[in-house]
Amino acid sequence: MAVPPLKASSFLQFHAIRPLIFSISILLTLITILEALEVGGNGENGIFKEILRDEAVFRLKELGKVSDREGYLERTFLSPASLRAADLIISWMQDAGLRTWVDQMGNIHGRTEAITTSSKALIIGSHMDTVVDAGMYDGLLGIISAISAVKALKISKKLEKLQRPVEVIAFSDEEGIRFQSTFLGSAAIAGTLARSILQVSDKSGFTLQDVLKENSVEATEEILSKVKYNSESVWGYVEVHIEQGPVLETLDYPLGIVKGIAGQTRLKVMVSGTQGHAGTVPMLLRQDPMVASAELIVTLESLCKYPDKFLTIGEGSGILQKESFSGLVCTVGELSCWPSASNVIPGQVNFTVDIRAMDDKARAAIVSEFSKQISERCDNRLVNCSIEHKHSAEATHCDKDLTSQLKHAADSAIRKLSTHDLGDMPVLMSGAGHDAMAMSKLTKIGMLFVRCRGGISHSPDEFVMKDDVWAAGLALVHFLEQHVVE
Ligand SMILES: NC(=O)NC(NC(N)=O)C(=O)[O-]
Ligand SMILES: [Mn+2]
Ligand SMILES: [Mn+2]
Repeated sequence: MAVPPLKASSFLQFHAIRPLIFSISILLTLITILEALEVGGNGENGIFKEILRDEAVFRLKELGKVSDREGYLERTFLSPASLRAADLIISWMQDAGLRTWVDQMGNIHGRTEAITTSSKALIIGSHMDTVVDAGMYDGLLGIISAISAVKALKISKKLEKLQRPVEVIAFSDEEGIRFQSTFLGSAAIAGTLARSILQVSDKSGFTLQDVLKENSVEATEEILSKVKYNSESVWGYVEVHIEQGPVLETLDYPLGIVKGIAGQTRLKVMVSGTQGHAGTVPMLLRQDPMVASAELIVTLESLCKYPDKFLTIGEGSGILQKESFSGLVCTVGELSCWPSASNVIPGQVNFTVDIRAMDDKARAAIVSEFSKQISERCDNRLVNCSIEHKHSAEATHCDKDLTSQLKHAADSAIRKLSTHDLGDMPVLMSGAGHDAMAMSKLTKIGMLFVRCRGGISHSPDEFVMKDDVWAAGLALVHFLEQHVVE
């Protein structure tokens, strides 16, 4: 449809108010320049409020709306929403002056080179996938803060003075929701993916190879090996992540240093019995997998609450000490049954098990004891039980030197933004897993935690105050500036 030409009257009106329009546009330009100066902050006000806080929060909210589901946030490995989110992340990486590409495992890379090409790269990243009914900060805060920090360096003309390449990576799958085999993206880069991973299938029966093929990646072991980075080309890995716990809020501190990450085991327990009529099979003749599963789940809870009731714990060589079980947590997050009808004794019940501990030997002892309990209790109930080991990651310790550099940067960021002395920065262990666990197989790692309200995570109630988003971004700016040659 042709656009009707301006009518004479409105054209004249336009001319009458033209001086006003001109002065408004001058004023707006001035404001933008002043904001850019404020944002650029080359002087003492190098705090980049508009970029590290306002724009970062805006982008987090934007990504928080990109979901595969109506009404709640879910964005799993290479799903349609993940592809839409990738477009946004790529555009923001390019806005920050980064060269971007997507690798064969769906990881998004944004890289800027150094003044000396031979240097080893500093990688900063986190994951772009989410759990089901997720919060908008888990994973994404680490990606957005990294991009914003690079943008701040670009504005302050320091990006071209880096002594080492800096690469931001948005990993495609950390939560492992789709294939129950977490760290798909970061493990591919670290080169630790199991060969069999391509044949793992999701709930719809699609294998990882099918899903990659659907995204025009002919995934073979040989092609996946191209995703792997050479450890000689990487200086270190840093990840900013929400704490997902209450410690920083309790201590009223915006940031915290991560000392290490708990090891984790994921199992799938399959219980099969005799399917039957709810009204006619006498209780004593039932081989009911639902009740067997209930008993196993309650047993798992007792084992993880009171391990000393099941295991020999205490003094003496070869005996696990009580403190080895610190941070021990066990969760059954998924349960499915067949045929799932109210008047049918199920024939099959499957449930997931997530076991974590700071000490790998303690975790192994719990896994072994639970396997024993499963075998005994299923025999007693005349049901068949089997266990599939889906995932295991060792407890991981952060590199001391990298961590102290990261702490120094975070301390200086907090001093810039806080009106009073907050005291020493808290040092925490992480019960949650992170891509840093996978990346620790490739290079040294450091992690920075950000306070989140109530310690809530894996929930739509997950929340980070915008000034804490700001502090996280500024900490990364100060950390990157440690790698700038003045
Ligand atoms: N930061 C996380 O939420 N990570 C989650 N994902 C893995 N892989 O651990 C988890 O369950 O802890
Ligand atoms: Mn998570
Ligand atoms: Mn996470």
